[in-house]
Amino acid sequence: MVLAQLGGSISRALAQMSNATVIDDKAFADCLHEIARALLQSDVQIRMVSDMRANIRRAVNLDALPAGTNKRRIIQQAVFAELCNMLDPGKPSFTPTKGKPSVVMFVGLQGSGKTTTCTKYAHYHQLKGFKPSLVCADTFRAGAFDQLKQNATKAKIPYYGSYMESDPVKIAVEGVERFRKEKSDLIIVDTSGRHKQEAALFEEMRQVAEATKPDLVIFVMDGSIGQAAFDQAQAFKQSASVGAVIVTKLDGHAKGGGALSAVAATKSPVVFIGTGEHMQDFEVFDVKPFVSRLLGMGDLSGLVNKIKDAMPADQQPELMQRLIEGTFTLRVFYDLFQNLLNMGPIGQVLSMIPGFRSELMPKGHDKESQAKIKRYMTIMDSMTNAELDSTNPKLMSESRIKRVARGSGRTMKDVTDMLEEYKRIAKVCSKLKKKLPKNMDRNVMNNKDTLNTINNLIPKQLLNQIGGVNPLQSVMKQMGLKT
Ligand SMILES: Nc1nc2c(ncn2[C@@H]2O[C@H](COP(=O)(O)OP(=O)(O)OP(=O)(O)O)[C@@H](O)[C@H]2O)c(=O)[nH]1
Repeated sequence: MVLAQLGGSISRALAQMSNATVIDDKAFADCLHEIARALLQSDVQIRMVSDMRANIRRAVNLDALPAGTNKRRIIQQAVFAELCNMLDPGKPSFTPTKGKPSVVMFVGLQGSGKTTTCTKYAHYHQLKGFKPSLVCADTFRAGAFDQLKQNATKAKIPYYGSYMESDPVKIAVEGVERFRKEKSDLIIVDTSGRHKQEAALFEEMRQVAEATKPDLVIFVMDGSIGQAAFDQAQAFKQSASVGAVIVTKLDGHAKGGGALSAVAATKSPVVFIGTGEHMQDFEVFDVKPFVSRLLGMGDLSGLVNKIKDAMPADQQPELMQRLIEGTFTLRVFYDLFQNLLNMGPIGQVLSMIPGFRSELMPKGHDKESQAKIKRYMTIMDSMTNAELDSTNPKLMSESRIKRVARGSGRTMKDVTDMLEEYKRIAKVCSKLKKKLPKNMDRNVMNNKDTLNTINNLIPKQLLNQIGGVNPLQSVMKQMGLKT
């Protein structure tokens, strides 16, 4: 996935700077130059990139920093904050509430992925306990109803449409009425597209909206159009009172960064992104966790939710505790993989782990990612208990690596790669551990002040990196601790 490449390039620029003996103005400028290049390659607008560069320069005054300050951390934070700034339109959109009927209307150009996205959106909410339904008011494209019917049947979602009726307004009204009666709490109306923005399309959208009074109009946009996203999003926003945007096809082209930043520049909240043709290739778009994952900083809150959804409840507390407390041995690494294999799209889950570089497990390459995990696990199967439980990073000497490689039928490089990946994640987890109270156990944490204590102990930047105090709160709840 190209966005992962963007994240990888930015992370590499930051890492290269950290490797410099002294972080001086030159190292800082080189790093900014590399970051700007990566953003431009992802088709982010030149002006936005230069603004971002200037803002980071302003935020970081190397000369004014007291001796001993972690300059790398400060620079990384400024980059993080600016990327968030660039992608955050600053206002949330309407979100449907379970049990309360809402109508959500989808609009967009032909081929943008509107029909596919309607079903993904319905399916996503179905998993969250909603009773969604789909209405096909696209009478423009022959075959649109069949496509929706097929998708809806696959996802077991009730649908409404007609092969005979040519008036989209009539179908939309009938469908919405029917599903209101059936107590659907999320009625999704798919409308016609056109090849380009044209008056007839906007007029039809206006009429369907007037007749069905949607609580939210979602504009679906093909992410491969890069910077042109700005004009398109702006035009739809003005003509159809668009309340939210879903950017699709962010899985295989060069312009993902451009499309996302351009949409954000129209001050329209992006609510989800489409990352493939399948139902599960759909992600909530939340700026901070997204940027965290982009930069390989992880998304603990997302991970906690994934684990909650996928793992038997009695196993959650133990794994979460081991993760958050940072006793991150190779055995924990192994157990984590074993659990991850049960959790659906691997790349998506892995990118939520702090320290995991998303480019190692690119989106849309789940088979490869799975194979890689299995390879790592086979390698670890050839290790001794002492090696798996060791906390000594130097234990894996060349002769041990050679033995493990022979035992697992892999090359020494495969073993070293696995160990490198393990070390990177262990390092991030141990950073988290250092910031938590030493005597943090269930009893100590079992009081209301603990969250405040943690909040005060963890530096603001680090807290931002892990998505604020909420993920910690979730982790504590997962562990069965009151907060
Ligand atoms: N790779 C990729 N393909 C997608 C994504 N979303 C949709 N598609 C594909 O894009 C094509 C067009 O999607 P549709 O859902 O038919 O588009 P539409 O906007 O409803 O088209 P009209 O009904 O003609 O307006 C289909 O082949 C989808 O499988 C995505 O996130 N990634």
